[in-house]
Amino acid sequence: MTTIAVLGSGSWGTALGMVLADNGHDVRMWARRSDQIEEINTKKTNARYLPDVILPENMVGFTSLQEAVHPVDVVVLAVPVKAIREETKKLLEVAVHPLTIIHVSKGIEPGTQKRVSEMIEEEAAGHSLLKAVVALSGPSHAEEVSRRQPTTVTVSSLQTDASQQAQDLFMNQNFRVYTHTDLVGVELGGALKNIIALVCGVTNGLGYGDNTKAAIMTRGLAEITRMGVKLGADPLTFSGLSGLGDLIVTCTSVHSRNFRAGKMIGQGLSLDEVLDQMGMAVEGVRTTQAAFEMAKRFEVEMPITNAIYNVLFNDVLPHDAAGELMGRVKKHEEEQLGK
Ligand SMILES: NC(=O)C1=CN([C@@H]2O[C@H](COP(=O)(O)OP(=O)(O)OC[C@H]3O[C@@H](n4cnc5c(N)ncnc54)[C@H](O)[C@@H]3O)[C@@H](O)[C@H]2O)C=CC1
Ligand SMILES: O=C(CO)COP(=O)(O)O
Repeated sequence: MTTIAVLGSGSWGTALGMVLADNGHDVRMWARRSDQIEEINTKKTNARYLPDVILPENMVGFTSLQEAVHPVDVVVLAVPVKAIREETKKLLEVAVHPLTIIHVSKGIEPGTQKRVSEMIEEEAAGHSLLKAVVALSGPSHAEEVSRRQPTTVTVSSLQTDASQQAQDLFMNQNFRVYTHTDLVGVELGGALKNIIALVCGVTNGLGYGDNTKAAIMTRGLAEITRMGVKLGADPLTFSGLSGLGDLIVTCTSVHSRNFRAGKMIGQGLSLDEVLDQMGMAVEGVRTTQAAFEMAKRFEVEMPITNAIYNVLFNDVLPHDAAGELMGRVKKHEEEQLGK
């Protein structure tokens, strides 16, 4: 039995806390909002994020980050990507033991184009209390994990023993965990598929059907792979759980925030209206900005990413963006990996 702190008590932090608690670990949940912590402790619910779910007794909430983290050497970091740097900094200020941070966030930072593990490493530079960073990714909506439905994920780290530790902590009958050595590929797959899910949502909102969705998913995977290979990832990683697996679930599930946000955009709502209505992390929006920058910087062709970038940030109408994509110059399909 291990004591583990989970920072961020939104949908994903709560569902993963439940997996750890089911495995007999003592789980210390932390959130910024004290009313949420009170609800976790008194009612054993987190109704805003996971309605109808009862939390295990060994999941306890803390309003003080210091208190939550004091006894632990493993932390699950489950906040939106925009909060990663700030929370890593705060965490390392109060840490007592050398920490393994298991991050579960999917995105890339605009401006720096850093992956989440790179952001954590940067914030911890010169700090002796960061032992290892692990990324946990894969096709896994919190709503289904919290109902203990069979789910598979991948963990990856530059330190193999840390990914094995994460595998051991999370693995159970309903939650199967694989290890993977390609940290770059695992993080990029999880981040970039959110862009493609947004686009699938947009096509749905426009009234297009399954042909269009299959086209976007397949050609989306091609551009994800192209960028991944440019950045040193193994192309095969993108056929695995954190690549194709997560792409499928995010582009086809009713639970996907990115898909739902995209659908509203396709129906004509503005980005601000959509983000207001969602009230939850829609990581694909900032990651579209980051990927657009990366495509320019590394001279990688990412036409679907460019199209959604123009819809989100340059007022191009979704219907017109679709027309531009379809009207591009003729190609060989084998060109997909830049051959
Ligand atoms: N919900 C899901 O099924 C899955 C989510 N993820 C990833 O997990 C990450 C978190 O997503 P969700 O839990 O879904 O989001 P959410 O919107 O359900 O919850 C986010 C939580 O982070 C907190 N938060 C926001 N800004 C913060 C800050 N500056 N400092 C501290 N806490 C802050 C919020 O109060 C909330 O408790 C995202 O990167 C997402 O892509 C990954 C796999 C599955
Ligand atoms: O990454 C996810 C499922 O694996 C969650 O996707 P959404 O953020 O689109 O809900």
